[in-house]
Amino acid sequence: MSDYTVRLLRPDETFEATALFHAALHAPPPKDDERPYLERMFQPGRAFGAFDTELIGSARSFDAELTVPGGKRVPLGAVTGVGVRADRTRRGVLSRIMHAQLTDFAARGVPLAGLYATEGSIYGRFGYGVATVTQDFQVDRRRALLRPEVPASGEVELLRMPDAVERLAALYARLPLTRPGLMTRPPYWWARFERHAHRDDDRPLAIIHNGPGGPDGLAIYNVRRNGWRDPSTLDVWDLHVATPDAYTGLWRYFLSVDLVDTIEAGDRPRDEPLPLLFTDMRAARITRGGDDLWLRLVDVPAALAAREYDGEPVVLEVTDPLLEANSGRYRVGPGGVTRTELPARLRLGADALAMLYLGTWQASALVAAGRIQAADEDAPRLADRLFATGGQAWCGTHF
Ligand SMILES: CC(=O)SCCNC(=O)CCNC(=O)[C@H](O)C(C)(C)COP(=O)(O)OP(=O)(O)OC[C@H]1O[C@@H](n2cnc3c(N)ncnc32)[C@H](O)[C@@H]1OP(=O)(O)O
Repeated sequence: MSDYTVRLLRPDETFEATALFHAALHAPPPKDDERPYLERMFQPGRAFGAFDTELIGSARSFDAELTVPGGKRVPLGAVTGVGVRADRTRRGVLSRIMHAQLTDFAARGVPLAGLYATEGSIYGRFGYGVATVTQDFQVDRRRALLRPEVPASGEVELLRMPDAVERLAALYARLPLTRPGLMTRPPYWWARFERHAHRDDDRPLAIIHNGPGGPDGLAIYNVRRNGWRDPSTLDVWDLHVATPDAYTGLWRYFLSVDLVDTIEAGDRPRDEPLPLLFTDMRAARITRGGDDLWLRLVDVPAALAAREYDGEPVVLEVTDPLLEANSGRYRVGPGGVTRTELPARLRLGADALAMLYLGTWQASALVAAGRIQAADEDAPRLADRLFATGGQAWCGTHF
């Protein structure tokens, strides 16, 4: 099937595009009273649709910024709402939309694109790779006793929804966001959250931690409980802090909420110290690990130059058939990033480069798995050092 066109969506097509996306995810259709939220969720000029007689596929994005190793914030096209109508899949519709979207990012000088993937097998072919990873915790509330030395300072304040959104957004915008992988949350992101908060079935609650210097942490959660005798679960959806005291303060609060048996905190950073807070570390179980943010280097030289490096320079040869201007050899080192004709020590595609970029995966692991080709024995070790960050990258902003 080649008889379809791909173009930018008009503002009056956002509801139809959302309905298509929901149908692709097997989710109930959007409700009519959600239109005002949808209008605020769609950034104008950032949604693509494929049409034959009607809309058959779409993807959108919004403009954000991502922290890269060294602390710079780099423009990020945050891709979401990807769906193709069930009777039009596997005919190249998504491929055409992805091509249009990536070409548009490149033309507008956006160095990075990112997304959260429903399935792990979709986006590698478009040059995206898993750039951050997470873990889920399950806490047995009654067994989780805080150790006596766990700091206790500040106060937790329960906000009223949905009026809380403005305060949450202002607080999030003031967080330092120094960890690689963290991203800004523009109004398009908060509009999506407001829409969730508006739904009767979800009922998220929001809290902030007020420390000695003012608000320094936020969390969003809800409590799931069926019958009045049934066990209930407090689900932590979102938790971002500026200080360790805000972190322990928010956990002190979760542990104090009555009528809760289990606390689940999903998609947390791999280095989160939660079990260390408890007299019995087994009170917090890690139940799952998984991929978090998928990244795509849209402008390879600009993205590589934006982050910091340590150790000796290495020449990488990147192959990128989708954005051919990226293909070539780069000398990457603490002194900068330059195109070069020197022989390559590592050869890789855009997806593997994205996996290296925030330091989540080691070059030597990617070489061992056959995802990067090394010209000599020393190259993987040198690249391990070059891309290492000394910490765990994490995004934690689902979109
Ligand atoms: C960022 C987000 O929004 S994540 C949400 C993603 N959306 C969903 O998961 C909703 C349900 N799925 C869908 O709507 C569609 O199946 C999509 C969007 C994932 C794929 O759309 P399609 O138009 O079928 O993709 P397209 O035909 O361009 O496929 C391109 C290639 O990817 C492969 N592919 C596409 N989807 C998948 C998949 N889910 N699993 C494995 N391979 C896939 C195709 O087989 C094809 O391979 P080929 O080039 O070797 O032939």
